[in-house]
Amino acid sequence: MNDVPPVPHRGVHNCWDYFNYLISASTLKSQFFVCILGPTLLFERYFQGQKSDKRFFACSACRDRKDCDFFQHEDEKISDARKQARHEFNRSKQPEYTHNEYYKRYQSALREKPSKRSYCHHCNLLLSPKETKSHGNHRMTTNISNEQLLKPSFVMAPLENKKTNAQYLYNEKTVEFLLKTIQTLGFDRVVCIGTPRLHEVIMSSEQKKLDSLLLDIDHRYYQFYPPNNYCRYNMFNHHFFDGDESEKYFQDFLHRNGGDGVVVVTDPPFGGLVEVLAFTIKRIMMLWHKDKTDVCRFQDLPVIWTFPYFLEFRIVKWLPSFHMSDYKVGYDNHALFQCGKKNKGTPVRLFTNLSPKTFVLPKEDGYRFCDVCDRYISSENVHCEKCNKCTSKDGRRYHHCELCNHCVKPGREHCSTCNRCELVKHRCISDRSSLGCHICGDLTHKRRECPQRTAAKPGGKGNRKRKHNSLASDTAGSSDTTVIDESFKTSADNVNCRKDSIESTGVYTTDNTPCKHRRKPSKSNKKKRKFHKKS
Ligand SMILES: C[S@@+](CC[C@H](N)C(=O)[O-])C[C@H]1O[C@@H](n2cnc3c(N)ncnc32)[C@H](O)[C@@H]1O
Ligand SMILES: [Zn+2]
Ligand SMILES: [Zn+2]
Ligand SMILES: [Zn+2]
Ligand SMILES: [Zn+2]
Ligand SMILES: [Zn+2]
Repeated sequence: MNDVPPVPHRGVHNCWDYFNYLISASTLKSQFFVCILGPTLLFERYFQGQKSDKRFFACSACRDRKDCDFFQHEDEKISDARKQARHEFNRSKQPEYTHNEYYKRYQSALREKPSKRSYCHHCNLLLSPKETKSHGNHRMTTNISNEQLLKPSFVMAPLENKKTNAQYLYNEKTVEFLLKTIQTLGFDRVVCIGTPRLHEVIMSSEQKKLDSLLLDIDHRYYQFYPPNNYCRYNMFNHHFFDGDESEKYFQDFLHRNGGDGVVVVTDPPFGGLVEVLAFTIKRIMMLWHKDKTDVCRFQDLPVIWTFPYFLEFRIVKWLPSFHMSDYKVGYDNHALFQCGKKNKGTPVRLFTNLSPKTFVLPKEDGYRFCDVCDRYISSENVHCEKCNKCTSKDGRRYHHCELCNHCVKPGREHCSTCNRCELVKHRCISDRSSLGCHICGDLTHKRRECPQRTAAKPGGKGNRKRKHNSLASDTAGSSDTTVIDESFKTSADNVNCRKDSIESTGVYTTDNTPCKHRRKPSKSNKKKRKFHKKS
């Protein structure tokens, strides 16, 4: 890990619009900033576009303080006793057994008849016949077939904690599509980051055409795969829970055959910060580039990243060699992420640096090739002569508006008051005074960003008053702008991303695509807003 450039200092805008982050190299260096999920990240709150005075460390992966409540101001002095207590606490929260001990359970289960095999959902354990009795009241799956043992995602209940772990599993069609693409493009192995279902299909295939290494935070997989096929891993901080030994399996896998033939397929939780995930992907790309073979020198590590279409702007901003494919990713256990329903269908797409021309989408599902765009597109997508591209993003047919001079979503019509296309039933800008600032009436900002508001300045009384648990509950001080540190761009250059496409801006405003991750206001915030309305 030493030769990987440190995580740069950078502020990133977060899509929940309530706080901003800054990631620090020091987080990876000091064991005292480690929580149960590895090194923490250094966060920074922004207020009216300016940094506030206090930066703090918090968990890289948990967005709910119930799951991990690590909190420490950057400059806080920690006593030795507290450091020790924290260390012990972190240890106590790790899985009960070692990877080898867990994996022995699988080997024993294989030797038993299916009728003697069971899995306890309460303890998350494969059980031997002797152990079963002591789990009497626990929810169990019994009579586990060989096929189920090979496909653990059909035995274990998916983790559905939306804030931390949301385990949405690809449906069969999507897995088949990914496999076909991987094989057609001639890859011989896959690094599956957070894609256990793809991994299990590869691992259980009789033809053994592909090899796979799963990197996932869910420790339950210890039982089903040996250390050379599964590493417990946190992709928000590139942390291998089982240290160097485990990381070596990953490195060997990545560099096998001089780096030739490997592809990364990832499907991180959608609540994850794009910037942090993009940084991890760049990091892995850089590791791969260290192989000085021709394969690694003249191209990038191929990656397929599953994420919602409305985050395209931010993904492509950080990974400019990536494009969004029209392929609609389907899931088994998410009602909204199904294809072909009456609603808009799944919003989840694949982002990849594989050439759009070679990323062939299945004809039988209506996808076709657009000669002008030089890529495969969905059946609803039509080429707009005026925009000179296939413009649909959300899987519906867009239409061109002459006045806006670009294509717009269906159901929108041009409104001369708003001077842009809007839903037919919308509130025109002139009726929207309540949407602007309650203090000065300006529509371009909210009360909290009003220059005339003096009560809470960065580092001022209003800010200091906030308790530290405001990490997850305070929207009042956040702004929409973010400073991107130069060092991130430097690391981007290192991974061979085209220099011309790397953003030169130091400050950016977020995309205006609707954010699906906005939190419900907490009770205290609701109260605050009521109070503001009255005043
Ligand atoms: C949205 S699911 C994707 C599952 C995938 N569609 C499949 O069917 O194989 C997210 C996956 O990432 C894993 N995960 C969640 N947080 C993670 C983290 N911080 N680092 C690595 N993996 C994580 C979850 O355990 C889960 O397997
Ligand atoms: Zn049990
Ligand atoms: Zn086109
Ligand atoms: Zn158009
Ligand atoms: Zn218009
Ligand atoms: Zn209007």
